[in-house]
Amino acid sequence: MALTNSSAVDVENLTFSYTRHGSNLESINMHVPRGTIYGLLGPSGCGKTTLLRCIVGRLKPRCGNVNVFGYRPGTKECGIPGPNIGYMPQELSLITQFTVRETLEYYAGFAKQTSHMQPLESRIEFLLKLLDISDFEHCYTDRLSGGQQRRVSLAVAMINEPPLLILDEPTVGVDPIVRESIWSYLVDQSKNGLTVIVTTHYIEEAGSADKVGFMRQGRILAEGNPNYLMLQNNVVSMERLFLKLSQQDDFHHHSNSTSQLENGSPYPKDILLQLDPQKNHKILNMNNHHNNHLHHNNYVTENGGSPAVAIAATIEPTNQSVIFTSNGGTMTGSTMMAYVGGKPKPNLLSHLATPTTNNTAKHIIVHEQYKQLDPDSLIESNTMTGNNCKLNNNDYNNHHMDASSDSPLFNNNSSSSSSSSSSSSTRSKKSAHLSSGRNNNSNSKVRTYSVHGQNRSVNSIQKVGVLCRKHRIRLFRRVPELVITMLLPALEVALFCLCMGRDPTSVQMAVCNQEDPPFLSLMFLKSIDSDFISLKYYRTPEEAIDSVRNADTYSAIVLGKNFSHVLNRFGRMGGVIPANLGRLPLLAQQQFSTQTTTTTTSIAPPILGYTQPNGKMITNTNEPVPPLMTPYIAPSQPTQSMLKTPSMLVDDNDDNENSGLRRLKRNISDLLTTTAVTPSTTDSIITAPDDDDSIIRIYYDGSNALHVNIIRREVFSALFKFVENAGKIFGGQMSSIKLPIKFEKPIYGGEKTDMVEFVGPGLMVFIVFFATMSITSMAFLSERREGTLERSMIVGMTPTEFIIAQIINITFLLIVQIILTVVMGFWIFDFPMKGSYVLAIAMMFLQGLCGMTFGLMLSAICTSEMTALALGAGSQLMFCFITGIFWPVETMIALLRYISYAMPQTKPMESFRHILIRGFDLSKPAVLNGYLITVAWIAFFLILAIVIFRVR
Ligand SMILES: Nc1ncnc2c1ncn2[C@@H]1O[C@H](COP(=O)(O)OP(=O)(O)OP(=O)(O)O)[C@@H](O)[C@H]1O
Repeated sequence: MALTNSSAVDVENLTFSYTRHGSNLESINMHVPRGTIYGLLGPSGCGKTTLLRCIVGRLKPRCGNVNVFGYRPGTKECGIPGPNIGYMPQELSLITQFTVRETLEYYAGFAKQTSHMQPLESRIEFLLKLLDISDFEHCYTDRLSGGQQRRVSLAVAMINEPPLLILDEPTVGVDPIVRESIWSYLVDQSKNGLTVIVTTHYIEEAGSADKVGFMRQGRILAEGNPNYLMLQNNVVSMERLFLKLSQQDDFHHHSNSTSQLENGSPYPKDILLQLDPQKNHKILNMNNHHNNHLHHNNYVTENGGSPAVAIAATIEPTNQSVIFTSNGGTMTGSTMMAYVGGKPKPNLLSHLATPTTNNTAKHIIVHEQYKQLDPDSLIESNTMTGNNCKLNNNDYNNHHMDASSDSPLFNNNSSSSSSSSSSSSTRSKKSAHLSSGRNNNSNSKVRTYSVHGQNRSVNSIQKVGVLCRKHRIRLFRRVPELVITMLLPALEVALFCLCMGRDPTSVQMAVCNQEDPPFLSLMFLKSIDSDFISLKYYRTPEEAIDSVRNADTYSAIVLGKNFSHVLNRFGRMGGVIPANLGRLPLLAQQQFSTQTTTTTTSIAPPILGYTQPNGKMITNTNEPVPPLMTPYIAPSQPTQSMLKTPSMLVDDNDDNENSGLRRLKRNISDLLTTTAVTPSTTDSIITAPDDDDSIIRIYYDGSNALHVNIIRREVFSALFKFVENAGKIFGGQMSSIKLPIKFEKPIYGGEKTDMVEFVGPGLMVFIVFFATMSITSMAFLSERREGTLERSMIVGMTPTEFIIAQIINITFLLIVQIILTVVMGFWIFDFPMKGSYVLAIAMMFLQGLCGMTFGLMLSAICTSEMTALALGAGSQLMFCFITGIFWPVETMIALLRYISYAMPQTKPMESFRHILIRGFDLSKPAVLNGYLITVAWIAFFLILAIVIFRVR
C-alpha cells in the first residue's frame, strides 16, 4: 500500500523522560516532509538520539504523538519497525565476527527483495563502492577502523532501500571526500522520494539539508530551511545561527540576560563547549573545500521587521558565476532579484558572498551550489520571537531539487571543477572512484521510494532462519571458545569427582595399644579399614592424645591393658583358640605363639556396649547419638558392682515405659537368652566395666565433621568385623556371639555411600542448568551491548523470533553438553544408573532449557553484562544452598525447606536421583513431579522474559 500522506514524520507535542521526574524531551514538534533531508542539530546531550529512538519506536513517549508515514510506529500499517526504516545508531552496532559482506547480507535477510529493488548483489557492490569499503568486504567488522566501521554501519542502514533513513551522526570520523559522497547520495536519493533524518556534529554540513531543526535541552528551538533561518536571523553561517538561537533561548529562559553570560562570552556555555576550536577549524576547511571562492565575512541586517539584506560582496572576477544586482544597495527578501546566465530569476536567494569594499555593494556571487534552489523552499513555517524578529507563518513546502540535474555540489562537473582548483591528487582519485559509484547507481534502475507497510518484511520463519544462521556463523568463528563451552559441564563433573564428594582417605589416627602382650587388640586394629584410617603408633596414651592436640592426627585410639581378657573368658566358656590360630592376623599369631598357652577354659561371651567419655552409658535411644562414644568390650561375668538394674539404664527424666530404651533392653535380653551365655541376670548384660583397662577409648578432633563421621563409621565397622571374625576364629559358643544390631544389605545405593552418590546426580542437573543460563545471558547481553539486538529489532525482528532463534541455537550446544556430561558421569566416573537413560537425559535437557529461559529472563531484567554476571553468579550460589544439591533439604529450617521445594531444581534433582539410584520411572509421583516443576518454570521464565523484553 503506497501512502499518499506527504509527511514522512510528524512529531507533535512529544514529551519523554527516562526517569519519573523531569523530561529529556519537552513538547517536541517536528515535521519532516517526504523526500527531504532533515538535519537535526544540537549540542551533546540535548536529546537528539532520544528523539530519533522515539521516532523509530524504540522509546515510548510520555505524551504526544509520533506518526511515520501517517501511522504510529509499531503498527502493522506503519512498517516500522521493519524494512521501511533504515536506522544507523550512533554506536557502531555491528556484528563482531562477521565480515562486512556477511553483515550486509544478514540485515538484507529481513526484507523481501522486490522487483523495485536493485538486486542484492549489485546493491552490496554499489554500497561498498559508495562508502569506499570495497577493500574491506571480507574483513571482520571489529578489525576495521572507527571510520570504516561507521561506513559499514551506514551501508547497513541503506541495504534494504528503506523509504526513511534515520542516521545518527553518520559522518563522524569519515573523511571529507566520503562525507561528500554520502551527502551527494542522500541528496540524490531524496529526489526519488527518500526521506532522511540526520544528526551531525558538522553543523555546516547540515546546510545541505532541506530542513534543519535546532535542538537544545530537550526542545526544538527552530525548524526550517537552513538558508531561510540564516536569513531570518541575520547570520551567514549555520554555526552563527546555532549560537544565536541558543542565545535567544537563554534570553527567553532568563529574565536577566546577563545571568547566563557568566563565562564572559555572549554565548551560552553548552554551545561554546560544543564548538571546540579544532572542530571549527575543520568545518571552515570543509567550507573552503566546498566553496573555495567564498569567504564568510558577509552579514545580514534587518530592516523594519522584514528581512532585508545589505550585501557586501567582494567580486572575484575569476570565480563569478552569478551576479545579483541589488536594488540600490538594499534588498528585501521578497524583492530580491537574481540574474542567472543573464536572465532574471525572481526570489532566488543565494548564499551570501564575501564583502566588497563597502556595506552597500551591488553585486554578490552565488555559488553553483545554490543556483537551482527552489525559491518556494525559502518560505518557512515558523515563528521566531527572539531579537525582535517576527516572521510569517507560512506553510512549509519541501523543496525538491530539479530532478533532471544532479546536486550541483557533488555532480561530476562540479566535483571536477572544484578539484581542479583546490584538491590534491588523492582527492581527485577518490572523486573519480566515487563518481564511478554514482554512475553505477545512475545506470541501475531509478529507485522510487514508496511505503509498502509490513509487506516487505519476510515471515517469521525466514527471520528465525536468518537469526539462526547468524548464531551459527558466530559460534563456529570461535572454535576454542566453542570447545570450552561444550566441554565445560563435563569438566566440572569430572573435577567434582576428582576433588570432592568422595570420603576422605588415610585419615590419621594415633594408636596406643596398652595390651601387653597384644593379642585381640591387634585383631581389632587389623579390622580397621586402612583405606580410610591410617594408624600411627604411640607408646603412651598421653602421646597419642597429644598428637590430636597438636593436630598431627585427627583422633587417638587407646586400647586397654585387658583387651584380651574377655577372650580368655570366651575360652573358659568353650572357645577353642589354638584350633583357629591360623586364622588370626600374622602379628597376632606371633604374639600368641610366644606368649599364649593353650586354653580350653570356657569363657563368657564379650558384652559390647557404648559409653560416653565420662563413662555414662548411652541411655536414651530417642536422642541423637552423641558424636563421642567409646566402644568397649566388657567381661560377661561382672562383679556385683557392675550389675545394672533396668531402672539404672533408664534416663531419670524418661519414665515412659514404652521408650525405645526399654524396647532395646528387652531385645538385648531376648538376644542374649539365645546365646550360650547364662548370665546371672539379663539386666546385668549391659554394663559399664569397672576395669577401664579393658575398653577402647577414642579421643578425637571434632572440628571436622567429615573426619568425625569417617572415624566413627570405621571404628564401628571394625568392631562389627572384629566380633564377627572372633566368632569365626574361636568357633564353639563364640561363633554365636552377635552384636544386637545388624545392617542388612542396602535396598538402594552402596554400603559405604559417599557424597558422590548423593551429590553427583544433582550436580549434573545443576551444571547443565547454569551452563546454559550463562551462555544465554551472555549471548543476549553481548548482542545488546553491541547494539545489534536493537538494530535487528528496528529492521523487523521480534522478541519472540529472537528468543526462538536463541533456543534453537543453544539447544544444539545443550545436546552436545549433555552427551559429554553423560559420558563423563556414567562411563568415566561410574555414577549409578539403575533407571532409564532416556528419562535421565530428558530431565537434563529440560533443566538445560529451564536454565536457558532463566538466562533470558535475567538478561531481560539486567541492563549490563556485569549486572547479569553478578546476578547469575549470585543465583548460582543461592541455588547451591537452597536446592539441596550438597546437603539434604531436611536439614533446612522449615520455611526455607518449603521455599526450596518450589525452586526449579530441588524436586527435579530428587527426581533425577530417583531415576539414577532407585531406577524409578514416570509412574512414581516423585519422578513425575520433577518434570512437571521443570516445565512450569520454563513457561514462567519464558513468559516473563518476553514480557520484560517487550516492555523495555
Ligand atoms: N538510557 C538512558 N537512561 C537515562 N538517561 C539517558 C539515557 N540515554 C540518554 N539519557 C540522557 O538523555 C539526555 C539526552 O541524551 P541523548 O543521547 O538523546 O543526547 P544527544 O543529543 O543524542 O547527545 P549526543 O549528541 O552526545 O549523542 C542526556 O542527558 C542523557 O544523559
